[in-house]
Amino acid sequence: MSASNTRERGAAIDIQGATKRYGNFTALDDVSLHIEPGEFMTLLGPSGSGKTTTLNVVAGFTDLTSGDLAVGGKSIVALPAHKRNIGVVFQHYALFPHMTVGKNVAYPLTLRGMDKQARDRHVARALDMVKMADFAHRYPAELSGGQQQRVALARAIVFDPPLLLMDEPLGALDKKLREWLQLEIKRIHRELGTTFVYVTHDQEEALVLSDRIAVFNQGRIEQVGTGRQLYDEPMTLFVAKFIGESTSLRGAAETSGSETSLTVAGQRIVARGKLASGQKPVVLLRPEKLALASANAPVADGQNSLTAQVSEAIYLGSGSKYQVTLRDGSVAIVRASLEAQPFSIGDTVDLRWSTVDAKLLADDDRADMTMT
Ligand SMILES: Nc1ncnc2c1ncn2[C@@H]1O[C@H](COP(=O)(O)OP(=O)(O)OP(=O)(O)O)[C@@H](O)[C@H]1O
Repeated sequence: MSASNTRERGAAIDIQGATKRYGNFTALDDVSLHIEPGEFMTLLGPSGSGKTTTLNVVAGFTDLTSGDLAVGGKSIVALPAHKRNIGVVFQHYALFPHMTVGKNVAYPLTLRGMDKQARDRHVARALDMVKMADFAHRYPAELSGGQQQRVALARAIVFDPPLLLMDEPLGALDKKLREWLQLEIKRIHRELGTTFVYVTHDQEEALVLSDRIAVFNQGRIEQVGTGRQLYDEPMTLFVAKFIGESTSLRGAAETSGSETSLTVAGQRIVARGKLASGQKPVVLLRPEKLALASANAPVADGQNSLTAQVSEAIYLGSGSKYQVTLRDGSVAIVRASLEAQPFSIGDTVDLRWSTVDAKLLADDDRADMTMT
């Protein structure tokens, strides 16, 4: 765990065509994912989308129906969990209640037959890493939830695994503690250089922690990318709605050349690009790309404008957030900077944006699942 040889400590992971069936139900459907050595990869998705199944497959707790899994370039599908040398942390701490913190953390080393002197050194280092060195003689019941989770983390890293798997490790903790521990986990990842695979359904947590995020939906990976890529360049409406806030506009569509125009509430808007035939278009807009203008103010070239009424106005200190309702009853979310002209509930306004800032996507019923 010395700071000197960090990055090379992490193992690359290759999941190839992983499928897991329970009877006729397919929990994982041909999932492939490459994770770089030392990368922080988050598996993000709604409940039941296959994140935990993927993690359990890597850990060796669940067998694949078909597909392959390699860690550090070697297939490990045939290896039982206890021979995989992978650290695992779950949402529920699973510390041994009858052992002190020190004994809990030493346990994986005892299993590996390490002598007492080396064991003590490793335990001290792991407890130091999670800032729990002063608690070695306490029992789990004498610790808070956050402290227990830090001990669980120490126990998972004490044997220097090349890969650490975490399944919603902060899920049972309150928001403040969760946010603080997210930063701690980030620091520990940086200091260890181990490959981390982290499961969460919380998109903010995924953005804070990850080098890259794999977005799961119904047993498949919908898109893999950095938080910025998923936010700016979502490939599907599901991904667009799962990461960050957005407004979706729908209407009768017409394509001409490289542009698609939509009639929304009787007014025409334009988006770049076109979709395959048979796909219904949605125009997706992020709140910071939208602006409000006084009704009927002149519209610049390359701008779109829709009449709307302010239905909510929230002052956020750093700016304002508006909800506006269009004539067809649909709703848009706008984030305005401090300098922007303030509007009040009930004002009739124009909702404005640049054509280049709109994203044209195929409509997708499954995207509604993100709201549950
Ligand atoms: N042993 C099992 N037998 C039958 N179905 C299972 C089994 N384990 C998981 N499943 C199903 O597989 C699907 C994927 O489950 P998984 O636990 O991977 O989802 P998840 O994305 O981790 O969700 P959550 O955030 O709720 O844990 C779910 O529909 C689940 O009910």
